[in-house]
Amino acid sequence: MQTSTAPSIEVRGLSYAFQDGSTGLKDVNLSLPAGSRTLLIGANGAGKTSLLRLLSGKRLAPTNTISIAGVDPFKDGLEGVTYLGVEWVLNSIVRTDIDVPTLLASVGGDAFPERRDELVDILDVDLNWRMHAVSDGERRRVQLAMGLLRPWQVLLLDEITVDLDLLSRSNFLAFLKRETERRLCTIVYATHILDNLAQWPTHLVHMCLGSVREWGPMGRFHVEIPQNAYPSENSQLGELVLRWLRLDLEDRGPRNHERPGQGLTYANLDGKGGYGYEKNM
Ligand SMILES: Nc1ncnc2c1ncn2[C@@H]1O[C@H](COP(=O)(O)OP(=O)(O)OP(=O)(O)O)[C@@H](O)[C@H]1O
Repeated sequence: MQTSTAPSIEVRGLSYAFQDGSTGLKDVNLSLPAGSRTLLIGANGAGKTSLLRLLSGKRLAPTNTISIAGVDPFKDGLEGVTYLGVEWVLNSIVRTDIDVPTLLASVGGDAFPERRDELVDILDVDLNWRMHAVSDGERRRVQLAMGLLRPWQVLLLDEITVDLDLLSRSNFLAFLKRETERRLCTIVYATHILDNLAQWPTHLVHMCLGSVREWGPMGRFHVEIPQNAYPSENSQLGELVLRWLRLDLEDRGPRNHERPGQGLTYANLDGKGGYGYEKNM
């Protein structure tokens, strides 16, 4: 998939069930414009990874539910779509005694020398590092340089910046923003970390229990900071997300609670750190 315009991402009535029959996604509908930077927000288990994996083709979506740049990526190939998620992060090659230039060359660094040098600079990568002898954050920076090296058109990012220090993360996010401004490309980023993100997204998607609760351009979302909040305690984005997650939790209810009609429940902690079983008559 190579297009002459930045690719939009359209999702229409996308539902997905896991092999065990449980529901992964329920009737997801989205229309993310070309060149947008979308933050995917939701509690643990909300369905963010499931959606990103379907968009990336890692999981097979029902036909005609996903269209990227106007084409069904499952019919016409997924060239230009980069997904950086957990599996990629766990790739063991980046833990072996190997040098950084060799790794960057292995993913096409020599074909894109300017991008390679820019990423090495932005991610503050030392070309003398050997990968078995670097910190987690240093390893992650090399991985990000590798993953972003080829000029993707759609980037699907499943939170993989957790071990970056604040400055590296900020530089990385600024780089991604510049990418969407100077090239034809579109980004969807699932994250729980909202530091330095207030000015970054063009769109928000809020997911809960496999569904999209609300989505749209940033301008649609406005939230008042509570009067008793310390002024710099949370950004407006942080307050919005906190409110969403609290409402989601209220809707979902507590886990392991007593369910009508069930004989046994192990809802109640016995107060001594153990689980007390209770007969429910
Ligand atoms: N292979 C699977 N089979 C059955 N259920 C699964 C499978 N993978 C994930 N799930 C369930 O699907 C739901 C959504 O998972 P998903 O990984 O998409 O959530 P998430 O929003 O990315 O969460 P997190 O923020 O914790 O990464 C969870 O309740 C999870 O337990």
